[in-house]
Amino acid sequence: MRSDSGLGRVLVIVPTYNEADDITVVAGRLRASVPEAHLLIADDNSPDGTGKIADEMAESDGHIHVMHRPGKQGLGAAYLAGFRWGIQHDYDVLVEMDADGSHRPEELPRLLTALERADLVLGSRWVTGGRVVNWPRSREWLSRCGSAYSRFMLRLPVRDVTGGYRAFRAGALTGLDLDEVRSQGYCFQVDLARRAVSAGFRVVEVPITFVEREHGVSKMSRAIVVEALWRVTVWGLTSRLGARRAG
Ligand SMILES: Nc1nc2c(ncn2[C@@H]2O[C@H](COP(=O)(O)OP(=O)(O)O[C@H]3O[C@H](CO)[C@@H](O)[C@H](O)[C@@H]3O)[C@@H](O)[C@H]2O)c(=O)[nH]1
Repeated sequence: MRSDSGLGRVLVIVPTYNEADDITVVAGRLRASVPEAHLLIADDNSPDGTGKIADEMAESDGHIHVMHRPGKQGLGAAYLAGFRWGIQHDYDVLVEMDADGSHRPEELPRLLTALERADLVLGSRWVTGGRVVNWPRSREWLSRCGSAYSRFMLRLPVRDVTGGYRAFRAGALTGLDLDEVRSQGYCFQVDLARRAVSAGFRVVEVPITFVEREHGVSKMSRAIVVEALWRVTVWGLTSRLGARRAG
């Protein structure tokens, strides 16, 4: 049950909303890549039956677990529920991974190796060696700008602030007050990064290749972009004001 790396028990949390075309393949690739890891699929009652497919996989594989949630509540809420489940079940490492194959399970061993000298490993598209494949130029631009803006506003010493392929030491994550996290969409990733940095986590970035999904659609929406923009702006201005008052 313990990982070969000596890190302890590894749980990979995969949030799903309408990922019926991909979840079986991604779960199979993950099981082949890191056989000792467990997988938690956190499904928001996907209309396309992803939850049922996940149940069928869990019935035949003791390493696969399913969390059924009542409806679409956002990526952040699904991850928070997954983290709590993982911490309750005594996992030592909690991994975030998309269900659509964008985050290649074959790269997870490299993230886990890097975690041996870190509390948080960020799979990074924007460090040397990292890249994106088949992303529309407009989406790459949005993501690069989102990371750059977040880095600047929050003074974060990492390149890929919005990415969602990450490995945490559970012991470090329990030091963050997850009950305070309100971010729902993709800015959840920025929120956790800023909390980790300000809590003094050892953060390491590892280059990854992010491959655009071949099936299904991105759940990125205008509301997700707006939430990220206003939350990052408010966090940035609040911390600058606080620093000015203290100084
Ligand atoms: N349970 C649940 N899962 C969700 C929800 N919204 C999205 N997901 C799941 O979250 C994962 C990522 O969603 P995508 O819609 O595939 O993301 P993307 O557009 O490819 O975005 C990627 O880039 C973002 C910005 O850099 C990243 O923040 C994100 O993690 C991801 O890597 C997928 O597994 C998707 O099913 C939700 O409301 N509920």
